[in-house]
Amino acid sequence: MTNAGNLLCIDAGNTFVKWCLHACVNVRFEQPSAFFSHATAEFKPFSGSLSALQQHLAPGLNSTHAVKAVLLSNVLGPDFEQSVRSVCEAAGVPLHVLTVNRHAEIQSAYETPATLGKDRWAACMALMEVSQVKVNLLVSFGTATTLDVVVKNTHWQHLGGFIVPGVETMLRSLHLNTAELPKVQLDSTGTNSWPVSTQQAIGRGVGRIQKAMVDSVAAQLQSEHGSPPAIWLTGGFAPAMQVHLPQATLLEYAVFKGLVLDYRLAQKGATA
Ligand SMILES: Nc1ncnc2c1ncn2[C@@H]1O[C@H](COP(=O)(O)OP(=O)(O)O)[C@@H](O)[C@H]1O
Ligand SMILES: CC(C)(COP(=O)(O)O)[C@@H](O)C(=O)NCCC(=O)O
Repeated sequence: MTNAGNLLCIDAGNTFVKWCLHACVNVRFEQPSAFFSHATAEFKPFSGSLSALQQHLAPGLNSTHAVKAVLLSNVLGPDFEQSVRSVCEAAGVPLHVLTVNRHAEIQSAYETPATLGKDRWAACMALMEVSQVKVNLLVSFGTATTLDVVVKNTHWQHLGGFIVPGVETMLRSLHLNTAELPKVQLDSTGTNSWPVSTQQAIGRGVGRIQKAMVDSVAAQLQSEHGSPPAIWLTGGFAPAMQVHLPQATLLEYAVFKGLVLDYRLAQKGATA
């Protein structure tokens, strides 16, 4: 089996479908060699997403990019996965779908592992590759904000995690469910002064509640383990939220990193 060729990695999230090329199959993912993003709304309804995928994705699968495999993290359901599969079949490129608990190196305690969000799992795998510490809190600021606890004992374990409304979801919900509240942007100034306008009240309030959730889980981990966890941030709002969480580290492209690691481990297992 040749190792030449690109991996086309897809992170299908609820607000954006992101994809990129990773040039070296046997090398860990650092930065994408090409990155694309389209609003998820463009692919709706997912049962009819084939033509949109053909339009946006199929050009990346043409022979000039020498794509060896397509790697998929999908939280948009089976119809979307089926459309991706059809595009791959038409291009003659194998599809590798992320599977939770595929590798002994990291296992999730989720009662039904298949129901854990694939993007959450991919990010946990990415964390396993970079973290040097035992207790980790991985926060993804996407459409939802997810907070996952990942610890290292004899092997890596995902102990579980929380799902709460994401930054934009909170901001939009306040606007849509009230008569007079405007649609506001997240306030990323990190100021401690009291909000004295509606814009400030919402923009700072949402940042503060998101930070409070992270602080609350981190405090529980500190009391259980005796030292603070390493906090890792990913997702579209991670750079903006880092202002509120200066002790945290950005884990960029976490889903892509996890996808490539999952694929590499699967290939290693297949050839062992
Ligand atoms: N550069 C950015 N700065 C601030 N917010 C961003 C940025 N990029 C994306 N976002 C916001 O992050 C959210 C999408 O993040 P993403 O992780 O792609 O979510 P999902 O995986 O749920 O589609 C959107 O609400 C978007 O407005
Ligand atoms: C929690 C999520 C909606 C987050 O998705 P995102 O905000 O990244 O689009 C997604 O990971 C998901 O659909 N999870 C399945 C349920 C679970 O993880 O338990």
